[in-house]
Amino acid sequence: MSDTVVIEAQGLAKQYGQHVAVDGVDLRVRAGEVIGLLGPNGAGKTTTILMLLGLTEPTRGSVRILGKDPLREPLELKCDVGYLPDAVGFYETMTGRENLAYMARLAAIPRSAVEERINSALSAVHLLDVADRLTATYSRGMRQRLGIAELLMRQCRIAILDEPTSGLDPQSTQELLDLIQKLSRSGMTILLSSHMLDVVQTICHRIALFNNGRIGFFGTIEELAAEIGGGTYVIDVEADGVDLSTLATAVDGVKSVKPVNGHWQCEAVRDVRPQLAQRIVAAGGALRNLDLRRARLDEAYGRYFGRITNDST
Ligand SMILES: Nc1ncnc2c1ncn2[C@@H]1O[C@H](COP(=O)(O)OP(=O)(O)OP(=O)(O)O)[C@@H](O)[C@H]1O
Repeated sequence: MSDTVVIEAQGLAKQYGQHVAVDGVDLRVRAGEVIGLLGPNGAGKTTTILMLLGLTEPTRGSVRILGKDPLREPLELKCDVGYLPDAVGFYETMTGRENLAYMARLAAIPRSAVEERINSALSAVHLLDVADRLTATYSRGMRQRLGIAELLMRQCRIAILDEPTSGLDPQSTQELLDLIQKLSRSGMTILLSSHMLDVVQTICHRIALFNNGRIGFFGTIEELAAEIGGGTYVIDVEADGVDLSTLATAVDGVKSVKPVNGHWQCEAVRDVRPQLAQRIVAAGGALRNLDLRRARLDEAYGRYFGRITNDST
């Protein structure tokens, strides 16, 4: 990942009549980052994406993609930025390969390079075998992969993906996630809007939490966990003969302890397993298990939006 900022939005806002859809979004994304755009329905994610793509005009604020204004310099950005909507549209009466060839013409890819680029993109998304079938016969997962093939063929530097895994079965989801990670490793910057928190946790470096048209939080999942008062580390403890609710809170670094499904769940700012084990044994308890894991996005997300709801009531 480099320090070069490739996506920059400042004070971005969009109003539809009296309705404020986006209300002052600031965003700075570095080259090679995978950013998850999250938030409840209607929070403003898609409208923000449309403004970043230059497909809708902001009411206020500015956007720079690779240093250019997408609304005023769309042709300069056409090759560099790819968009994968949740339902990718293809010409059903054309094969996968013909669809890509058509898009290659639109993207003005040099004729001499087209065949090699199409084959290499189809191979990367594992569609070479079915490339000569009509896309009308493709499953949803295959269509999404063909959409990724288009981004690869065009050699986009930035990809914006809107709910790419919605409606996919677990295996197709995994295949698509592997592909997205491959794109990221190849240096592509990716913005991904999704309600699937496990997907976002798996592949995103940072997350932007949208709420009421604004980004309320932008950072890593660990930073989110810390901001909402929890710990970056979660330690699941199984121990008999001790009350961990008092014992564990005395350990330096522990932020909270609660009973969950027959065991104790401790949140801490660092790995405090040795200190916890020591205390349990010293108190005469029988330690059966200590499991360390990173903070989970679904937990942090639930708590973040729970707090917002509580604050507003
Ligand atoms: N063309 C439009 N005309 C009027 N209102 C709109 C238009 N597009 C979006 N909105 C409104 O703007 C708000 C933000 O919508 P947006 O689609 O950006 O949210 P979102 O976060 O992408 O939601 P979802 O998770 O459901 O996709 C919503 O209240 C929506 O109804």
